[in-house]
Amino acid sequence: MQATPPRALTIAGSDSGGGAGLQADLRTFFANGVHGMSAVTAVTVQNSVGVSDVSEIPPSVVAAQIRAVATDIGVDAAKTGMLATTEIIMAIVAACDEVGIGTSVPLVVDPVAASMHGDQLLRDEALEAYRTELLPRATLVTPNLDEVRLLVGIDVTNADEQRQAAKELHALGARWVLVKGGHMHHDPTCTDLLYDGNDFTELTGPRYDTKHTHGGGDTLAASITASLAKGTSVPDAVAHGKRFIERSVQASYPLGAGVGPVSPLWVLDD
Ligand SMILES: Nc1ncnc2c1ncn2[C@@H]1O[C@H](COP(=O)(O)OP(=O)(O)O)[C@@H](O)[C@H]1O
Ligand SMILES: Cc1ncc(COP(=O)(O)OP(=O)(O)O)c(N)n1
Repeated sequence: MQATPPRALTIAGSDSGGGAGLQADLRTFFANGVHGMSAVTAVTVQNSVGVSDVSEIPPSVVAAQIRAVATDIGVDAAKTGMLATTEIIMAIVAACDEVGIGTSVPLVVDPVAASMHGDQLLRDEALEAYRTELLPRATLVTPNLDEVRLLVGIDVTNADEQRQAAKELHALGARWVLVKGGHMHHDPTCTDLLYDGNDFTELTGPRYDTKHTHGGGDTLAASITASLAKGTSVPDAVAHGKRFIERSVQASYPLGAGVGPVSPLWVLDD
């Protein structure tokens, strides 16, 4: 019999195409040697060209999934992805408070607002619940530049604005902030900026020439969450996540008529 591996929970939506959402999170947990669990928030009808429908899960059922796994199996770290509505966010916050997620258990908040094709995955009014309820409970928040604009109203186009955005997100209560630079398309590098309220750390890597980056944000946040589940510090977990997503972008593949997913399958060759 094997020892029980570290346990990580994703609270996220389902992507029927398998590229992003909880499907990306669970395979990233597995690739990192962590037992993955899921609390499903919404089912998206999604493929490589976009999202054509969304069905939200009742908030009480989302909360019950969190309680069920936390009270029996246990959770060493958790992440959130697509949360869809204010009501679902409030139910998640209540359940997480009950079981210590966001206090004794690290919580990574990936504030998913839209798919890469522009399909809305979060109702507009739910942004306020992110600001007032989720960010104050976040060990780490990992917005892309569109999510930064929605949360703090800053249009990031350069490194100075990326720093200003990190400061404003930290002021909302997140203990650590990672402002991702993947959408700064004019930049030949991809630089993500980590901030803890005192120090900035730039995580810089090459920008690979591929359109197949579906699920990139999920894979980055899930690999960070997996490291936190193993007891790694936030800066080391983020450094691991950056290496992990770089390899996963390099290993991305075409799928369907549109945008293919990043892939953690490279771990099988290592
Ligand atoms: N073409 C690329 N080459 C290398 N890394 C990338 C590329 N595009 C995005 N990344 C990295 O993938 C992660 C997710 O980036 P980003 O695109 O900003 O967020 P999201 O997927 O949430 O929209 C970040 O670590 C970013 O630096
Ligand atoms: C169900 C679901 N959740 C999240 C996303 C967004 O995934 P992400 O990795 O943040 O970004 P893109 O791949 O859309 O750029 C999604 N599409 N579906």
